[in-house]
Amino acid sequence: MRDVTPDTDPYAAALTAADRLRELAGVGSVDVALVLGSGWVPAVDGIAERHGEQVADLAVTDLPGFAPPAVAGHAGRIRVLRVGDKHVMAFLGRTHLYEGRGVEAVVHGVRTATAAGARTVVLTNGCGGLRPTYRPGQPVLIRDHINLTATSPLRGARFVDLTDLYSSRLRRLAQELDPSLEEGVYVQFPGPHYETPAEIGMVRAIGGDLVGMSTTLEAIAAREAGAEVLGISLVTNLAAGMTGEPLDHQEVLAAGNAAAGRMGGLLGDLVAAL
Ligand SMILES: O=P(O)(O)O[C@@H]1C[C@H](O)[C@@H](CO)O1
Ligand SMILES: Nc1nc2[nH]cnc2c(=O)[nH]1
Repeated sequence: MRDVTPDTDPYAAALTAADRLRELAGVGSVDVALVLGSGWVPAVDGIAERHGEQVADLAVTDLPGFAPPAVAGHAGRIRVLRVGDKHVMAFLGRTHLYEGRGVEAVVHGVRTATAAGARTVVLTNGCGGLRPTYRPGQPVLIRDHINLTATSPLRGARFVDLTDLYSSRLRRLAQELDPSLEEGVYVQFPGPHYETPAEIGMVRAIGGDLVGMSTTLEAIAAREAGAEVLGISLVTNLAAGMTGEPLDHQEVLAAGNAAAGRMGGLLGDLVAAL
């Protein structure tokens, strides 16, 4: 039988990975998927400490179709946590489009989690901020996105509606938990290079508030699977050209580490309230 991989049959590959997850984690299903992006991985400990218990801790490569981590700060692990009456499948890192493994590989995690039962998908990322009032370490709820990758995880006549893609219900819930949370429009570039100041001027002109290299394709795949999506960006730096300083991935990770305690509390409160 032809080997089932995200490239050859992404939906079958997700079902196969979901079966393996249930077997290795010893759970019948998961309820929530949580993707932890650059700078967010240290926050995962805060969730278990405050609100739950760890059920399993796997390498992503223990599941079929997943690639090992390729970016600093992305641990390449999956933790299954029990928070209240829910099982949370937390991805400690992700695969990025710029890693060159194809768009199917980018969304394999979200497809696996929804195939394993997740009806809520929380996507986090580290990003550049365009508003001068933004501070590194500030979380911003994603209200909507602009996908500048020129691609989609969907193939064929899958005309999926994307209105209210970032659930207004979940955004209201998050803002009830933390009224200081602002909302913004997230713009995904292909990467891996950062933007030029001129490109940031373009993003401003088209209504973007946040720039990153992930999240939008995962959100589309989650919506196709019928999940409710919440996106939270951590502003790790002001966008290119705004401070005159060069951009650096280590700065991104440092901002995430500094915010890990607060972000763990926010995510824990959020998951407990779902
Ligand atoms: O996984 P995310 O989108 O959080 O990672 C961001 C975007 C790039 O991968 C990296 C650049 O510093 O951080
Ligand atoms: N595209 C992009 N991704 C980021 N991730 C963290 N900071 C940035 C940024 O300034 N631009």
